[in-house]
Amino acid sequence: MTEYMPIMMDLSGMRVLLVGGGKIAGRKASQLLAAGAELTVISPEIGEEVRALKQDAALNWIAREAQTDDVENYRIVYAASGDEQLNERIAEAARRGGALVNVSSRARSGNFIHPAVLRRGRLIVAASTSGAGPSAASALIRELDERFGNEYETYAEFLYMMRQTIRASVSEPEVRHRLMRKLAETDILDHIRQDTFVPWSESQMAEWIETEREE
Ligand SMILES: C[C@@]1(CC(=O)O)C2=NC(=C\c3[nH]c(c(CCC(=O)O)c3CC(=O)O)Cc3[nH]c(c(CC(=O)O)c3CCC(=O)O)/C=C3\N/C(=C\2)[C@@H](CCC(=O)O)[C@]3(C)CC(=O)O)/[C@H]1CCC(=O)O
Ligand SMILES: NC(=O)c1ccc[n+]([C@@H]2O[C@H](COP(=O)([O-])OP(=O)(O)OC[C@H]3O[C@@H](n4cnc5c(N)ncnc54)[C@H](O)[C@@H]3O)[C@@H](O)[C@H]2O)c1
Repeated sequence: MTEYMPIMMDLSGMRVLLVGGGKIAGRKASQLLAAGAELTVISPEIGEEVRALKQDAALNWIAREAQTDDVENYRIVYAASGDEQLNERIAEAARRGGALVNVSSRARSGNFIHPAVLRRGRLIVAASTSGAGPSAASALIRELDERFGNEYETYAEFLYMMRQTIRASVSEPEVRHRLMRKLAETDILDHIRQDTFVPWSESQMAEWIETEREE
């Protein structure tokens, strides 16, 4: 069994090649553009999903069939055409060139795959079956969708603000760690759920840090 390494990637400004322009390519293109990638799509036709994204300046469509030497100069490649044999050839060329490649038609032909994802602002929950059953991963995420509401977006934003403030105002590593631990134990999430949470002002944040910094 492949032991996949889950990672979170910042794709801003990265050049990415997407082979294929159908439904699956549309799903990938939308996620890639949202993550800031500079995307080149090579496909003789594009479906409505990719067409709708084409106004985005970061998407460049080359209207022709893809070939293996297209992968040169890309370090991230998606083989998502409807031609499975082409996807295999693209994958092999990309791997040979040392690129990261995702293959929509066959998990094992690539060297990375995508999990199903739930997003609440900065909070991201991902689930993968390592290629065993993508629909089961989606079903699990739908269950979590009901369990984790929008309060987590506010909560993650609160944690972000507090962490920035702690990092800027506390220099001792052990005090920072203590504060971050205490931060994870507050009842802020309950307040957000009960709609009684008011975002903290800078002086409230400073006051909390001052009172909680000692053991
Ligand atoms: C989770 C999700 C994320 C995403 O795509 O972003 C995702 N597939 C989703 C949905 C989905 N995929 C398929 C169906 C139809 C029902 C079915 O066949 O089960 C549905 C349902 C639907 O579309 O609703 C069919 C399918 N998928 C793959 C193959 C080929 C193979 O099995 O090798 C085939 C057969 C193709 C065929 O034979 O025609 C391969 C992959 N699909 C993966 C991810 C990766 C493994 C992740 C994992 O195992 O956890 C991997 C390896 C490649 C990759 O990285 O893309 C996304 C949920 C989106 C969401 O949550 O909304
Ligand atoms: N990863 C997943 O979640 C998932 C889900 C369903 C299907 N699939 C697989 O993903 C692949 C794509 O599925 P889809 O639903 O997007 O298919 P689709 O039929 O909607 O799109 C196929 C696209 O490939 C393009 N194409 C065909 N020949 C090409 C070539 N020589 N060069 C470049 N582009 C070419 C077509 O123009 C079209 O845009 C299929 O192999 C399918 O088995 C994956």
